[in-house]
Amino acid sequence: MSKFHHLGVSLFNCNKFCLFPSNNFCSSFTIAKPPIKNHRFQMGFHTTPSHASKYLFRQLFEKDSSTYTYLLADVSHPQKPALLIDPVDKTVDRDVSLIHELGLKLVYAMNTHVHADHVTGTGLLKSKVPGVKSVISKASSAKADFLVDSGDKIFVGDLFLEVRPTPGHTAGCVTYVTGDDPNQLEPRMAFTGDALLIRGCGRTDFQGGSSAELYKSVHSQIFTLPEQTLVYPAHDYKGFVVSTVGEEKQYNPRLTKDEETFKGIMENLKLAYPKMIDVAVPANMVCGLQDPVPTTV
Ligand SMILES: N[C@@H](CCC(=O)N[C@@H](CSS)C(=O)NCC(=O)O)C(=O)O
Repeated sequence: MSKFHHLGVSLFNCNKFCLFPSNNFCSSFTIAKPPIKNHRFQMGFHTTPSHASKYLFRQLFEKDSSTYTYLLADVSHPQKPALLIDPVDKTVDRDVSLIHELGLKLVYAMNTHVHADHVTGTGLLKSKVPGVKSVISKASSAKADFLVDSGDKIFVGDLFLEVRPTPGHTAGCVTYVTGDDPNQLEPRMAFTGDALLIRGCGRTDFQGGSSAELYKSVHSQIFTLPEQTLVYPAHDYKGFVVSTVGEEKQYNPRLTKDEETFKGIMENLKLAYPKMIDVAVPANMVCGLQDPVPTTV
């Protein structure tokens, strides 16, 4: 672990880098409640994970690029800090309204990678919601407020995501995985970007893609997670919403194969180039818009 990102942790108490040097929110970070057995609520989850009443989760969809955006928040924290994973520019107003209606404070707009098929909503979010910080991997070579690396943890309140490098679709792809501490969600959730799709995976024919790397990434960084870990990809083209590590290890038609067969499959996908690639990649290298003029919601 090289860095921690804590919402509301005083700089006096945190010698790692922190976003909000503030006052009295340390207890929400330092006091870890034990798991609440047999105490489960449905609250925007597809399953009923433990701590579902403490944390909020929503899966959102952008239909033109078939992109999933994920909203996570610690609603037990006084400020209800929240993050968005893979927001899309076209659906930023929807996302901002939802965040507003739920009384959340958006802290991070994160990307799993530099997308080729749509423009990220990160820059627009920074312009519409004061204080929002963009996050992407250092390996992406993109510009953002925070560049994360393997093992980093991104906190909103008590909730945290670990960064796992999963290159192969692009050189800078990461998977964000909820923590495995007792006060985290159980089962864990893996936001796999385009590394692992449900019964599929990201293409490897541009942006530093490599089928050998992708095979290694998925097997070493995702398939080693507990089998019940929920898999939430950045896209779905078949109508799926969620899978599990166990399911993908058993049924993924590409990644269950040996490496040589996998490489052959990836070489023969014959997919058309994403329509927006020439616009999207340069825009996403600066997370949509790096230094917008702040406005209020
Ligand atoms: N038709 C879409 C692009 C579809 C596509 O290529 N999707 C990518 C992820 S977004 S770069 C992919 O990896 N697909 C894998 C697959 O097996 O479908 C467009 O024109 O934007």
